[in-house]
Amino acid sequence: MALTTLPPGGPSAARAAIGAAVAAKLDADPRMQRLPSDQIAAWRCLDFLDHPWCDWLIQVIDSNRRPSSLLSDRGDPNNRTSESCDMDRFADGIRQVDESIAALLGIAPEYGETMQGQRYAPGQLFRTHHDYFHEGESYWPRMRENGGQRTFTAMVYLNAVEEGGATWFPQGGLRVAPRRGMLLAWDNMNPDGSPNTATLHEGMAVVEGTKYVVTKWFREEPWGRAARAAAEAAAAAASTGAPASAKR
Ligand SMILES: O=C(O)CCC(=O)C(=O)O
Ligand SMILES: [Fe+2]
Repeated sequence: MALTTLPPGGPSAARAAIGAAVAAKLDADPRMQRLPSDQIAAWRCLDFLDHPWCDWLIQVIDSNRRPSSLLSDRGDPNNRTSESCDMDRFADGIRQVDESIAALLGIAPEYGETMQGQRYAPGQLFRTHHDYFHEGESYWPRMRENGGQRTFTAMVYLNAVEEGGATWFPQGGLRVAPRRGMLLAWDNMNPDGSPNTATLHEGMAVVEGTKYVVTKWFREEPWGRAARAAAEAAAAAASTGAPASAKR
């Protein structure tokens, strides 16, 4: 059977519970607006990040950018022509933004991957893809061991783009144009916790201007160095009786 015909993954009670909890939190938050789609649970927050923070993050991206990468076994480098910047979540400034996104969604920060900055010059794009992991691909065992499946995606647009650069969900019927400081979040899973194929999306080509965004992907379990640090702090606190937060 061809790889493309395999389902991307099955249902999961844990992912379903995350989806329901985050949806309830975002629906109750007056800063959030749910976007009109029958296929995708997606929200926006028009003024999430103040403009000085946007400018500062643009500078961070500009001084640390490298060509963007793809995970897929079938990846074509032309599918993602932007540049990316991994952000150190423990660095001053980055940590505040990172944690404020996690707090908005109500997900513990250690479930989030390192925030990534993206820069698109004219002509650059990120062709249609899913943010969730296809559980039939060779990278999946590595991902499953470290945080598991991606649940929510949150993006913040750091500037307005003269022309182009929208985030487009062809099956979800959504097209979101960049707007400075706006956050977009969506659940990559269905209500039963299986990957939602209708979350297929594209970072459309920039026509004029330069597009800057930060993206944060949340996992179904704690991820990476943050997860290890939290586990070590908890273990150390348990051995001394001190509160975990005082150990760092
Ligand atoms: O830049 C965009 O509009 C989309 C980015 C995206 O899909 C991603 O980084 O996963
Ligand atoms: Fe994406």
